[in-house]
Amino acid sequence: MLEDIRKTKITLKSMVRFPTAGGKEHVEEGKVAQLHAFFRKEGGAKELVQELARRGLQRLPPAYVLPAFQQPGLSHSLTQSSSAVRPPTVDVASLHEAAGAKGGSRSACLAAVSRACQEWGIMQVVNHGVAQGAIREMWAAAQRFFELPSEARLRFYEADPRNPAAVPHYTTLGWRETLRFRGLWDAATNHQLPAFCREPIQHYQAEMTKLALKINAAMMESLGVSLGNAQSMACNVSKTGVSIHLYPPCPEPSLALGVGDHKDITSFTILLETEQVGGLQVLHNGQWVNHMAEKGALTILLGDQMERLSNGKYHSVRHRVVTHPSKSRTSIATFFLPPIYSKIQPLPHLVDSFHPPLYQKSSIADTLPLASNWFN
Ligand SMILES: O=C(O)CCC(=O)C(=O)O
Ligand SMILES: [Fe+2]
Repeated sequence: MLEDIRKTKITLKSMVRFPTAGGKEHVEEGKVAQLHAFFRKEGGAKELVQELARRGLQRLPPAYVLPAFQQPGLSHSLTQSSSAVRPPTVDVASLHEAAGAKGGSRSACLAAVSRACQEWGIMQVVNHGVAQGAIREMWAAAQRFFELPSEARLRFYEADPRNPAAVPHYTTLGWRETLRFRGLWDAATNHQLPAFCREPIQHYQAEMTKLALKINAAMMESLGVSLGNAQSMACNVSKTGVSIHLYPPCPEPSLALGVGDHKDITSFTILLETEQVGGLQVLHNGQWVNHMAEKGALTILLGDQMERLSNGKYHSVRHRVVTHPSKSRTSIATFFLPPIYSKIQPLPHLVDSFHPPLYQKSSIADTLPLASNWFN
């Protein structure tokens, strides 16, 4: 009997991973064909999203119009006053102290991290210790890239601009352009980027990795893993990739999304974004809540692997990006994952007769082959 209950829970959990229309994935082959054609126009695409936005269109091109059940609607427009409910901010200064340093501020920080991971699955972190120079260089490179002529940008885009790593079942185009870099910096992978982006991204990724190791250790410790073991769980963040998104102004924001509703398959994602524009929304207690990063803050989004390890105590947050009618937004998402063939299961001390395992032992490659191809 208990076995049956456990099995049912596992099935339900794995079935609700992604939103679907009436339990059925929404696939419109016509739109996929449309977007492929769009990217394969002779002589290169003349109509990337940025160019469409510059043309001052009144109506959204059909390839970007979401099915009605996925449209954000007017109430989610960024021009509306935003809700008083906001994702939490956590000061992580104490995480930079020497490992094992005892002190009230570290335990207060771990408690705040734990609360944010349980209640929200998102937090913004301040005093994160990331070198400002690395952030400035990265912004400058991103801006220079998006200012290139469309034919030059297109050389670095993939044929299918939907992000299989993030939104495997979406077929409508997101109102965005994305430059992606898979894996860790090395000579074999740097051709994925224009030359002027290579050093900035290398520095930025190194800084993000230092922070990710500290955040990961804090999350593990807050889940009751002893400090030595928490550090040895660095494999949670051993794989990485970066997406640099540009969301230009959108003629009909209520009909489109920059990125559709999804959860990241990561352990967690660290996001840097244009200040004071907003766009990222998270599902919290059944409501879409706007997130607006404070000046100098970074945002941490919890992903599926942390949810699995914590046996559902921490949750992978559903999120999406809405667009703005007149402002452009850039975001830089750095994804951290375990090796894609590593089998992840709930931490043993979080499983007992009162807390049966809610997740099977499985790897990213087992659960989302499409996404794992991208990161491999
Ligand atoms: O741009 C953002 O704020 C979020 C992007 C995102 O969710 C992703 O790349 O997975
Ligand atoms: Fe995401």
